[in-house]
Amino acid sequence: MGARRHKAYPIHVRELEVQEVFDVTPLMRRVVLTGEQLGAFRSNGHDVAPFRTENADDHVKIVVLDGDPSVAPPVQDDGHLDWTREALGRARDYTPRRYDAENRRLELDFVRHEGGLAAEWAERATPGTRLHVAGPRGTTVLPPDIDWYFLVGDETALPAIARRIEELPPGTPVTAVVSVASAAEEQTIKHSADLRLTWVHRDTAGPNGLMDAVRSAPWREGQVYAWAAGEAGMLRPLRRWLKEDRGVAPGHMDVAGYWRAGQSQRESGEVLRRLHDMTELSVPYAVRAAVSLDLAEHVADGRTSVPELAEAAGITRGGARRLLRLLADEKLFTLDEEGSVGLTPLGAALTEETVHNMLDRRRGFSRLDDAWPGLLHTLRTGESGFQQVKGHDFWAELAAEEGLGRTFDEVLGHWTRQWAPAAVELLGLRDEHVIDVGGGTGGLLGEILTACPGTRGTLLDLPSTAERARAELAADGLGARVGIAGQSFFEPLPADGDVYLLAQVLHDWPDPEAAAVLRRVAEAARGKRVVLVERIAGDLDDELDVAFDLKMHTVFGSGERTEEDWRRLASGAGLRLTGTRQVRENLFLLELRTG
Ligand SMILES: C[S@@+](CC[C@H](N)C(=O)[O-])C[C@H]1O[C@@H](n2cnc3c(N)ncnc32)[C@H](O)[C@@H]1O
Repeated sequence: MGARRHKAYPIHVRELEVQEVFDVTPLMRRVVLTGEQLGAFRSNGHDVAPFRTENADDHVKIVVLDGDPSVAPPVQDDGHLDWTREALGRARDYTPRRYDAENRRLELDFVRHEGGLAAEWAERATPGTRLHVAGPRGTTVLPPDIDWYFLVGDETALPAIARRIEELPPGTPVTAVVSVASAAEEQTIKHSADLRLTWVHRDTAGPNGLMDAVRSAPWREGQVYAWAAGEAGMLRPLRRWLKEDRGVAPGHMDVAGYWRAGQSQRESGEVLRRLHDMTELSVPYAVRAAVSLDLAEHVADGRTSVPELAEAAGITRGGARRLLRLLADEKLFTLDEEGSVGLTPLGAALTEETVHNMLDRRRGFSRLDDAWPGLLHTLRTGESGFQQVKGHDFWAELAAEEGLGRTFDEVLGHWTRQWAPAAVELLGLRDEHVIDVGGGTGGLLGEILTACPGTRGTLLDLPSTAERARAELAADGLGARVGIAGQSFFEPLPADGDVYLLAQVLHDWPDPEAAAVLRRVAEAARGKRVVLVERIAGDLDDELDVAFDLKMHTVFGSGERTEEDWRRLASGAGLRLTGTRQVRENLFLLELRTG
């Protein structure tokens, strides 16, 4: 069984002129275009082939410039066109209703309505009016095994439906259902097919009129080719019906939303562009690559040619050229015609430390991004997407390269030192032994030991981080008052503490692991104070950084917890939440007690 496929053509633009304008029905205006450029010609140094349209649902882009000299029409290049944004904004898709190559007549049908750029042009068009027409940029090649056609659409699909019916060989079975505004919009189609055509008049048919007509239209014998176009919302139930009720395979079905109710073609183009901008990954990856290669630094150091930059960054010239082209489009770099590279003010920011900390592959924080391909896995299972994608957890990733763990600890330490003084004040410590579980490089413990001279501390973290903490605390002159435990918090913890602290630790773990850590803490603490420093998600999550929350969920399978979640988690580990106090915006001390 074959399937429909797309055949691409080189794209050409032609300047044509209106030969004739008339109304086929009260709401359908036909514009007949003609011109030398429907034949072969040369444009901008390139050969342009004669106009051709091979399939009934081909489309051309008409460019409605209306003689506005400030908007340039697309320029012919070798097989493609160079468009300005403005010209693209004035381009609309139309189906060639009929093309007569011998007489150079290209017919386009316009649905008459107010506010449409092309429709209003068609209202004004008179013989002699000029119009740029681009394309078709390709055509659909139908599968070879079609026994009959099922065609559905509204006025916007009617040119393609009518053309298909007219062009089919005599006797070909066709069932068509066409929705039009009223009986006055029915058109006469000259054909020799075996046609069963139902017109649905929207002024009398009611909201389900089209689908009712579709269901009662004759379904013929053999292999169908189903084609439908028109308003996107109207097509949704039809697509489902064709697929699920009639079992039409995708290769024998083409259902195309030509427009959306309440949206102009321009607006719906903008919606799609916005979605594209939202989802296109090239820029985020390219910026990260540039930062990881110190590209902005190399330019700032005076390397301004692509080969020099490629060599300094240790990448290929082809790669450097492509990367810089994209980043120049994003206005981070400049790239002139001679290939000379410069830095914009925005691009200069790529050299900043905070940018490197977040985006540079050589630094630990950037590796959080590696979890994103695992998002679906996390959503389906609640498990770490990072683990699924990389085969190890985030902490193992950091431990595998010295630079990753060190830079992660530095960034976290910097953040922790910002809130630590406020937390220490709230903790109200005097001469206790504080065990900082998952204490990082000691930002909080160092603050405690400095602010409360009677205290002593134990910092517990994975071995490489614990060693960095030892060096940092010693450098601050606190070495004598601190013990270092390089171990996992899933193992038994030192039992001689008066206060067990866990700052920003449990939000990295899903409930089962977080509960396991808390059980270790409860075992060791036996009645002593347990304090968490964590965020508390509100019922209304607008205070929460929702992107960060989803990222943490994907990296660790965890996520921020509400007060109720914390209470439940604690009680599962034999601990009781006795109070919460705010350290700063969305960071809290949570006091827990055993028993
Ligand atoms: C988000 S950091 C918090 C560090 C510190 N408490 C702070 O607030 O700055 C989490 C810490 O947990 C540590 N960690 C991760 N897995 C661990 C494990 N199995 N045992 C002990 N520590 C672990 C990491 O090395 C890291 O230092």
